[in-house]
Amino acid sequence: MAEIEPIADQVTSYFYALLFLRHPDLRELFPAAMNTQRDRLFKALLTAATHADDPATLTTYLTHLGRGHRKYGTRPEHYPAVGEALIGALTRYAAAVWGPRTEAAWVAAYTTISQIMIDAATEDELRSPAWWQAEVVAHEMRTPDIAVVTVRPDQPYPFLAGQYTSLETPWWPRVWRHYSFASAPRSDGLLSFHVKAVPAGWVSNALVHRARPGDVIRLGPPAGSMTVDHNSDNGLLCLGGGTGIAPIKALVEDVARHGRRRTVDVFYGARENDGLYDIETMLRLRQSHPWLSVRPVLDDAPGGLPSGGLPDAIREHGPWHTHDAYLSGPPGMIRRGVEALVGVGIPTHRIRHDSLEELAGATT
Ligand SMILES: NC(=O)C1=CN([C@@H]2O[C@H](COP(=O)(O)OP(=O)(O)OC[C@H]3O[C@@H](n4cnc5c(N)ncnc54)[C@H](O)[C@@H]3O)[C@@H](O)[C@H]2O)C=CC1
Repeated sequence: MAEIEPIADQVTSYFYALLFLRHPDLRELFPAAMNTQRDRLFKALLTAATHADDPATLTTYLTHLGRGHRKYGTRPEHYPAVGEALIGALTRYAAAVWGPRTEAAWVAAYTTISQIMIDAATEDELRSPAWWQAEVVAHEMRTPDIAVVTVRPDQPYPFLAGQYTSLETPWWPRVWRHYSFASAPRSDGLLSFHVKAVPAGWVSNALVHRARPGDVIRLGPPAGSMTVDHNSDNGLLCLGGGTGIAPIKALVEDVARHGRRRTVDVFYGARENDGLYDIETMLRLRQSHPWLSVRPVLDDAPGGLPSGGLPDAIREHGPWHTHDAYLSGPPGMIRRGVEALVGVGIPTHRIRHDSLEELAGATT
């Protein structure tokens, strides 16, 4: 991995060239533009390699990956084709360290990886569809570039508050992006997402500026472990930045529904006022729940004073060392937020957020 990391782009381009040359029929399983896909393959390999000596984490990761591949139409017989192209690319680009032992190790690793993914997909077939179709039933513009999109899945969609899904629009076939659920599971089965149209973001722009009631999108399975541990009495300290407030709102609803009195402190960060597009919902929740506090944090505070953002805001309050922490927002905010939370005494095992690899590219 160290050998190929600096030239990951070339290796993955060569890998896909080999794959499609030898198996042209596989091309149609992938999106027209392959740039994000190339990154994803390498990140998946890197994640698998990083956890090679930690079977429990590796198995959890690959199980999700295997299930998640069902929506792409991946079949067991595709795995050997991918393995051969991978070994072909490594043989060429890791030439300096490549030899019979390295090759045998990679073949063994790939065989294990693919078997875990295939088994997970086979088992998942017994209980879940490969994907869900969902009809847009409401589309509400909150700012010129943020929409709340509500959909009705064609069959029950079980998930937990704080999780996210992958979503494909009819306008960009086979381009899937991640979005967090903006509500806890609802009795009417509807699902909502907060979507911000970002520059060059195909899926986000389509969802914000093109999607209308009646359009049908596809959803993959739910994923993510940013969920509430209902066996604990710890308070919840939640940091939501921009549209990252969506899963935080879901967590608040989840705590409310469980009826156990736990304090929940929400810090809602935004660069400017527009970014607080959901503050009224949060304040309404606060009115009905005395255990909830909501603090908006603007980067530029009124009066022109620049603020230290969410990390500084949590340092100014507290103490937090008996709280569980939840972060949702841009990767930079999560990195700095985790530093601040560790700094105020919350151990890392009580800090939850989605994987930064999954978030990268999440909103495009
Ligand atoms: N489950 C999750 O973690 C979710 C994450 N998101 C992510 O949230 C982001 C939302 O985008 P926008 O609304 O445009 O957010 P934004 O870029 O306007 O920032 C929102 C907040 O994060 C803070 N922030 C941004 N970069 C920071 C950094 N490097 N250090 C410290 N604070 C920082 C800002 O000060 C602001 O308070 C997207 O990247 C999206 O992928 C959105 C929904 C769910």
